[in-house]
Amino acid sequence: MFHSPRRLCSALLQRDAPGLRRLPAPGLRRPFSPPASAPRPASPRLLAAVSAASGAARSCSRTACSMGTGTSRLYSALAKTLNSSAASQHPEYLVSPDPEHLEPIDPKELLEECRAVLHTRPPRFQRDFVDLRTDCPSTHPPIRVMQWNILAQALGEGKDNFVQCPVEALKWEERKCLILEEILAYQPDILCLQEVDHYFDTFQPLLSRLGYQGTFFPKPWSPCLDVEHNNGPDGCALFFLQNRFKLVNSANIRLTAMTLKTNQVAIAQTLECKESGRQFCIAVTHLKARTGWERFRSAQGCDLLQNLQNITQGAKIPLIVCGDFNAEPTEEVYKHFASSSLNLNSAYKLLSADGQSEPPYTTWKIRTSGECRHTLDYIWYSKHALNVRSALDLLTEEQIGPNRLPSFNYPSDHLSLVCDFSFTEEPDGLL
Ligand SMILES: NC(=O)C1=CN([C@@H]2O[C@H](COP(=O)(O)OP(=O)(O)OC[C@H]3O[C@@H](n4cnc5c(N)ncnc54)[C@H](OP(=O)(O)O)[C@@H]3O)[C@@H](O)[C@H]2O)C=CC1
Ligand SMILES: [Mg+2]
Repeated sequence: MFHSPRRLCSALLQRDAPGLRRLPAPGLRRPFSPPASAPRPASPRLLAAVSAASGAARSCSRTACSMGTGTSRLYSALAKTLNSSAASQHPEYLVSPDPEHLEPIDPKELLEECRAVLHTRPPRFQRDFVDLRTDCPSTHPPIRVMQWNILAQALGEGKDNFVQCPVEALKWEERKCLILEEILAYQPDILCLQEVDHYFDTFQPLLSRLGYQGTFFPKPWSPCLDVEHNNGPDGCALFFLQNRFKLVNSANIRLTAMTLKTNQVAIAQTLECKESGRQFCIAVTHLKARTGWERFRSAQGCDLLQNLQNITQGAKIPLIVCGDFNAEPTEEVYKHFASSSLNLNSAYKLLSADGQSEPPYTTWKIRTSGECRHTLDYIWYSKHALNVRSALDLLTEEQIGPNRLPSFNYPSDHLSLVCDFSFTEEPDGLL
């Protein structure tokens, strides 16, 4: 239901490296994208609904606000999430969504709604998919995976010290719509997120109505909890489209380092593709941040690899691991993943001319300590069992701008990474 339009992608622009082709961003995005220099379109009807919603939802009970049409139900859903930070007496991160949240939403309508909220913001950045494997025909649609550290709201406002980012750019009511817009633009089949501190009040209810099944594993001692008016702990979240995959098993993993339990977590799930019947494991993690913690990260990486060895039955099940590893490619933890007996490759290396270099950055921000430009985020995959058919190019330095990230245009200090995978033709080939 949610993945057909992008199949229309066709090669457009030649890329610098021979054999790589730049693809337009997928289906929904193009019709709704303004030209690069144009302001965001405003929709008076939707704008009126959303601005009314912010006030109305504060005084209405869920039942009293319930409305009949698809659009008004959608308005109602967004209004509830817009109001989430006002519900401080009721920590919504502990409350299960009510059944009303399970009514399907048309992704186009939600995208329009988000764009209406964002009408005063500058236009979205254009990013293109780069075609990597045109010589690999596949009978089944690819599996699109998004890796993204979305920036916890409490950390962005209370801890991160993004000195060049205006506080207005971090307003949750709008930043939330930028995050949703990014997800709706690329329509991933699987979403691997870090720094999620609005799971139960925002992402779980909305994404479940878009057809996703979600799992959240908070950090045991989330630094968000130190921030006044926080929305609960941050953690990793994993979502997959229920019409494409069946959940075979799921593990929430608290990572250890030198046998000690740590504050970092991972989620690993084995999924079965409904089209092909093939199984694979998808994992998401967020390793310990900061310099001085390299050995700690390395130990966490070893623990994760050991867990994944067990879950994939010694690499019999193909694997995709997404994460903010908080480690440059020069670090030990990166080397452990690159040389593991799980036979993993890092997908974004394929964007480089020689296929051997990671991108120059996946996060770029300015803190009090100065400019922080690093490659920390990765999508690892079983190189003998999976092909990367295309990958979403990163933002250019010019697009990111002199004040870096986050910004009025982009909601996180980390860029989203998006890849399309297909299985290699021989299911029993060497993993
Ligand atoms: N109450 C208690 O007993 C305990 C409390 N804590 C709390 O948790 C915190 C540490 O938790 P831990 O999980 O180890 O955190 P990390 O060191 O892994 O970092 C937490 C977050 O801070 C961000 N970050 C990275 N560098 C900086 C920076 N220079 N300035 C500001 N933020 C940065 C990271 O973002 P990114 O990944 O994007 O770089 C990350 O999301 C403590 O400071 C404390 O607040 C922890 C343990 C026990
Ligand atoms: Mg962060």
